[in-house]
Amino acid sequence: MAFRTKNLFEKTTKLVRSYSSDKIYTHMSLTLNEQTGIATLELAKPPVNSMSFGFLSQLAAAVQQSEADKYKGLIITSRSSGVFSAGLDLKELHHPDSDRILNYLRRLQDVWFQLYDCSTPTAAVINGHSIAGGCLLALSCEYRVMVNSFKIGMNEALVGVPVSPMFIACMQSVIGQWEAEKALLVGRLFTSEEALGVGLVDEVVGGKSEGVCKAEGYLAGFREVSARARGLSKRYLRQEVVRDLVRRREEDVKKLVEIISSRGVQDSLGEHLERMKNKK
Ligand SMILES: CCCCCCCC/C=C\CC(=O)SCCNC(=O)CCNC(=O)[C@H](O)C(C)(C)COP(=O)(O)OP(=O)(O)OC[C@H]1O[C@@H](n2cnc3c(N)ncnc32)[C@H](O)[C@@H]1OP(=O)(O)O
Repeated sequence: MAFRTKNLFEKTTKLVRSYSSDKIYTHMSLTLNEQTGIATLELAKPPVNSMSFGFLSQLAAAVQQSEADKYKGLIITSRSSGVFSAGLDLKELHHPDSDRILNYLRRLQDVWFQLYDCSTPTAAVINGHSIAGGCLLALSCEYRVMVNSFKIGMNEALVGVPVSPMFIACMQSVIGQWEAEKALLVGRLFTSEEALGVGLVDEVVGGKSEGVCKAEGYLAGFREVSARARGLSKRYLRQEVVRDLVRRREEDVKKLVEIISSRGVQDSLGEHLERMKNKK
């Protein structure tokens, strides 16, 4: 089989240019299988694929590339065997500079809109823990295959930060209002098997390669379908969620900056970081 690894920033697009101050394509790789037209985006920011400013920029570029180059599908997975993504980089949220946090959250919104609203068929192979922002990333894809014995969910309640509307909308759209409410209000992390039970993931498998095969199977299901019709249908299906969040995006960001910067949330974040340091 012919594989080609793409330099994510081979093609400098407007969006990439506007994000270009970061050293990009160091945190992930995008590999196109030229036979199938399906690309694999492998997250590779050790140790836990935390979503720093630079990480989000690269993610944006990769999604944009998959759209521009009309890939037949995009699989998102992790190079780490234990962590898909630990979510937002807690260091970006703790004692933030006011301009940086504003821009960081805007960038997160941009990436999410791009991925959630992209016409490219998407699937996540969750081959490790997938926490908060990591869960959002997986939920923004169309199909989720999870390797057994890991945890997935949004633990904001345990970290001491509110779950943002974008995260809520995504969780609700996949598992429904009641299951989302039960999970989000306590920051529940589901095992792979529990996640399958509530529909948070579509399949549970024994390992990454099996997961990739399942994801390819899902994406291959669109071979006979008009890409244009499929892309438009996806957009229509998702437009209500997108419209609402686009309408309120600036209001949400400003409110979240205010909340994140508050003394109480900063104290909770500090304690959470301390707990992680002390667990060793
Ligand atoms: C308007 C738009 C929306 C705005 C939303 C705003 C509000 C957002 C709020 C929340 C969203 C988030 O995503 S917050 C992040 C929540 N994530 C977590 O709490 C995960 C914490 N991490 C873990 O539970 C574990 O690390 C793990 C299960 C993912 C992996 O465990 P493992 O044992 O393999 O690894 P370690 O715990 O030893 O960690 C290794 C190393 O990584 C550091 N680390 C872990 N997670 C993060 C993180 N999210 N950000 C930064 N750094 C992280 C950890 O401290 C260790 O560092 P050291 O080796 O230096 O000790």
